Amino acid sequence: MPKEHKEKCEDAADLTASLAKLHIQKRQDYLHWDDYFMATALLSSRRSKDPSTQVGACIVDKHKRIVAIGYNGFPRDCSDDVFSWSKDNSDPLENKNMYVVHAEANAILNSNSRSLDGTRLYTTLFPCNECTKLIIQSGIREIYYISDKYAEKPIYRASKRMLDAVGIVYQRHVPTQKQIIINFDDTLKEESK
Ligand SMILES: Nc1ccn([C@H]2C[C@H](O)[C@@H](COP(=O)(O)O)O2)c(=O)n1
Ligand SMILES: [Zn+2]
Repeated sequence: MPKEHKEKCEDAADLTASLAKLHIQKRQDYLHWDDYFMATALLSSRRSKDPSTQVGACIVDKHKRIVAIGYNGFPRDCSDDVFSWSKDNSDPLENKNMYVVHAEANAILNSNSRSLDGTRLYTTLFPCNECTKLIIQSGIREIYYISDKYAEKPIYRASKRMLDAVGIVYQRHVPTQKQIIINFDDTLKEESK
């Protein structure tokens, strides 16, 4: 190979190597979509005042846009300090299940009458039969959940019977990372960089 041609090849190789160094690759530890949506549901559950079970739900459309979130709580203006969070009181009127709006129902209501046709629900707890009726009627077509701790209860077996009957897909979400730490200080520290 003529000397000048060889030098040009070496220069080209050096240039390619230099350009490669300038090309900044994306970060690899970003939050994947399903973890992102389930983490949003989990974060929402942190708003729940239920001392026993905190549930969060997040509804996502086919363009991966979050259209609504919700958590379990008493209806608007029914004070958490007046209504009881009991679950085994002998007086049924003193039990929370008479009053609590479930997380999935709140998410559907929080969508503010926007069409939920073809959307996906991420919920930290498998939907009960009452929420399943709302899920079906609202047009939600897929469900991701974390816990199904009441699976053997007739209420939850009824949920699965309805979901199977209408072909709504439900599957347990297996997180790709065990935990996500949200530390407000981290963002503050960036400010001082
Ligand atoms: N799919 C569900 C199931 C239950 N909830 C709410 C209702 C209560 O506030 C709580 C369950 O309480 P526990 O019976 O475990 O003491 O979770 C919901 O939002 N969504
Ligand atoms: Zn429910």
